[in-house]
Amino acid sequence: MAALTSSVGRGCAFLRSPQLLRQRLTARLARTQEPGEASQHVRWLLQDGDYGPLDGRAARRRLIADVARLAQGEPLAYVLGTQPFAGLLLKCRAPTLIPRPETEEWGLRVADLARSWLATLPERERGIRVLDLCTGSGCLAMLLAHTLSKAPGAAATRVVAADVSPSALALAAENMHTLPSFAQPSVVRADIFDDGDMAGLVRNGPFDLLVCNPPYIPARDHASLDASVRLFEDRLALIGELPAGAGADADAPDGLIFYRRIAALLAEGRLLRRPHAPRQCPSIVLEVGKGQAPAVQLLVEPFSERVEIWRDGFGVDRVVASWLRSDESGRSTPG
Ligand SMILES: C[S@@+](CC[C@H](N)C(=O)[O-])C[C@H]1O[C@@H](n2cnc3c(N)ncnc32)[C@H](O)[C@@H]1O
Repeated sequence: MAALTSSVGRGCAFLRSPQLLRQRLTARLARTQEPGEASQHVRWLLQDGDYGPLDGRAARRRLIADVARLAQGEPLAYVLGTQPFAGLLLKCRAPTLIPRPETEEWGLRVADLARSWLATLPERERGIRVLDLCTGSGCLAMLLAHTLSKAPGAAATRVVAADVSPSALALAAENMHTLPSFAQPSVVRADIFDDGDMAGLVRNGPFDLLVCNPPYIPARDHASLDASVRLFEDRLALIGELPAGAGADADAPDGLIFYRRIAALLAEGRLLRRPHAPRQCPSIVLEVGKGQAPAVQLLVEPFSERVEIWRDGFGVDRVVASWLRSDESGRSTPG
């Protein structure tokens, strides 16, 4: 960093030549990144970074400091403070999880299915209740709220975004404010493992659609994650096991504890409204880690009319989608 500051700061040549500045920054970054990645990162910084004209010392200093952060492995989204997601520009801040393209892919699919489903409902049933559990930045809740705000029944549709992490909740609330007020999801603190919190979520009635991208990485795999993930993103957002000493998971360190909890909540039957007619949109959409889909499918199957596994763009089984069993009693008892 010191060498870069002095060489970039030194010369008026850099002020006169953005091309030279770009070359020097790219060369600096290429000491820790592949050359192609370094040049792409510098291009994105210059394109999306909020530096203003680079002929001022302050702007250059900030740009150089940002390149140094990237050189230390910090993800671009944290350095820029934003991440595009399904046409929205989300604020991003460490340690809240950066929304991933895989999540964006299935989020768009669900939003589309939900919108088409709403259009088929009789007018009086069009408002639906959507829950995004483990919302993080609020990306999925925002995508659904934004899409459904243009669908039939928008005025009566409610989206709730829940998380336990104070930093995630603060970021999600900031993100929600970028939507028009009528489309803003409510952001609620809820620990999925706390019965009282979960009862609070359904105080206004059960939900019609649950989306959830829970932490699902087994604790033993944390050490082998990419450094940019391991060092900057919240462990609480990644590891699908309770902390050591919290008991429960010692004999099943497979990263599936959130799915087991969701299955237990389904068994209680208060979280989701059972459909009384076939619908195109699933009731439950869960992102899963590599190799976890069959186990998660088994967990939701007892409550489901139908379960589908969706692949992501890399060909990995990424989502378990369940169409809840309809039930005259309205409770989600296993079939
Ligand atoms: C994998 S991140 C998903 C974030 C976001 N939905 C996304 O797709 O980018 C998981 C989220 O679960 C939250 N979380 C962890 N433990 C939780 C708990 N016990 N109850 C509720 N949320 C929890 C974390 O704070 C984190 O924001």
